[in-house]
Amino acid sequence: MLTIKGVSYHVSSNRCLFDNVSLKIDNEIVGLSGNSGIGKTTLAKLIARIIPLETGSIHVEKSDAKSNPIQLIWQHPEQAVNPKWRIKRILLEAGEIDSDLLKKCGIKKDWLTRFPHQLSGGELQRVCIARCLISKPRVIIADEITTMLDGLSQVDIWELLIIYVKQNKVPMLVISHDEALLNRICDRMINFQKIVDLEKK
Ligand SMILES: Nc1ncnc2c1ncn2[C@@H]1O[C@H](COP(=O)(O)OP(=O)(O)OP(=O)(O)O)[C@@H](O)[C@H]1O
Repeated sequence: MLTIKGVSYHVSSNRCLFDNVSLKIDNEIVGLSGNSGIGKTTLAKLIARIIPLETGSIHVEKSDAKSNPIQLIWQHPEQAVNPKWRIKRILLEAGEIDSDLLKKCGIKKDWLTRFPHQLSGGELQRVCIARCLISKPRVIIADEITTMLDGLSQVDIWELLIIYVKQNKVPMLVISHDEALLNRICDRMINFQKIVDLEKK
């Protein structure tokens, strides 16, 4: 379970993006929707500790200290990898490479010796998704992760992530503007707009 309590974020001294947000995500797939600019990605980065918490707390149940319990996969894979590392090293940093998993992610063997700039955006995103699963996360946050993949690849990737989270009882937060996708894969939806508006009242 992921528990978020009383989290706020200011983008400047006089602009509060959101205030006192609290959420509980059980072992379920939760969709997070809301207008562009409302703060969904910022919340994702706070949860993944990419930006430091100002207030409140974020707790993951059953996490051990060996790996980062919270993995954020986001919409810009080229910003999520070291451009000077070959794909094999990028994957090895997360854990042991499982060739069956790579196959399921649609990763070809010859990509392993390439640098990130030698893959397309969609190919690199598959690498980021494989890296996330290799690290055996206790929470997954997926922020617009399949927008750069074709329809068939999207189905494969979501199937893989859903199998992982259901088998391992891992909460997954899915951020997307694609309502059809959210309705198809999520157990429950959270409208971030409503939460932000409620706290501002
Ligand atoms: N460090 C920062 N300094 C100034 N403004 C920031 C900073 N980080 C985020 N913002 C602003 O905060 C707002 C929320 O950004 P965020 O990316 O979280 O929105 P979002 O809901 O994910 O939007 P989208 O759906 O378009 O991806 C935006 O207006 C953005 O410009």
